Amino acid sequence: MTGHAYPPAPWQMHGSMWMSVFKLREDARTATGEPRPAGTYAVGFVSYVEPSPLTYSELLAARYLGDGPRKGFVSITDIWVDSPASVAGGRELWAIPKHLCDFDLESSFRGPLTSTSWQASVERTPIVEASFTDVSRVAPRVPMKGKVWQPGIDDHPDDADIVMAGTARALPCRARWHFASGGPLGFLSGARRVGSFRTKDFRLAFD
Ligand SMILES: CC(=O)CC(=O)O
Repeated sequence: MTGHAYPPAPWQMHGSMWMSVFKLREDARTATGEPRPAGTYAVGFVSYVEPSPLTYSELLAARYLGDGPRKGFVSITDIWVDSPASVAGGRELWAIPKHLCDFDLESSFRGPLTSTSWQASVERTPIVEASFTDVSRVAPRVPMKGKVWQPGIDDHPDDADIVMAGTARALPCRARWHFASGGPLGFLSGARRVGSFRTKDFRLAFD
């Protein structure tokens, strides 16, 4: 157990997400030797803001589970947040293997354009930096849904299913990523980016 209090499920979350989809052609390993199979990975930064029951920043990588028995699901392979309560709730409610890290976020605005840069680091060692340009402020609000499957972990030994459902304003965006070589997401350095989008003002229930 992690010892930090957190809200009960479902979490009614509000915020913004900057995400790119990458194709990893060959099986890889993280810097600590954990396997990361070839496939399609969504990698993104999320800012959860008021009136979410917890507010924090997040970096995650999630692998699409393909056309097998878990068609339509993704599984989060790597995830960091800057909230101990979110680490505890993510791990104990849904087997999401969250760790802590530090974030820097800067945004600027020109007309309909938003430019955003993110950095994430653990104990001052960079994990990744990324920058985005988007016009999602003018996007219409549309339904958004996602399904996540997580294998059990020490804090939640059973496998877990999570459904995210709500609405958001989302449009494709321009993105640039730099994964620190030798860092925990260094295995994505050679992956091919196939698309990016910014999701603004989402309202999502996680259950
Ligand atoms: C339900 C959650 O744990 C949301 C997130 O931080 O990914």
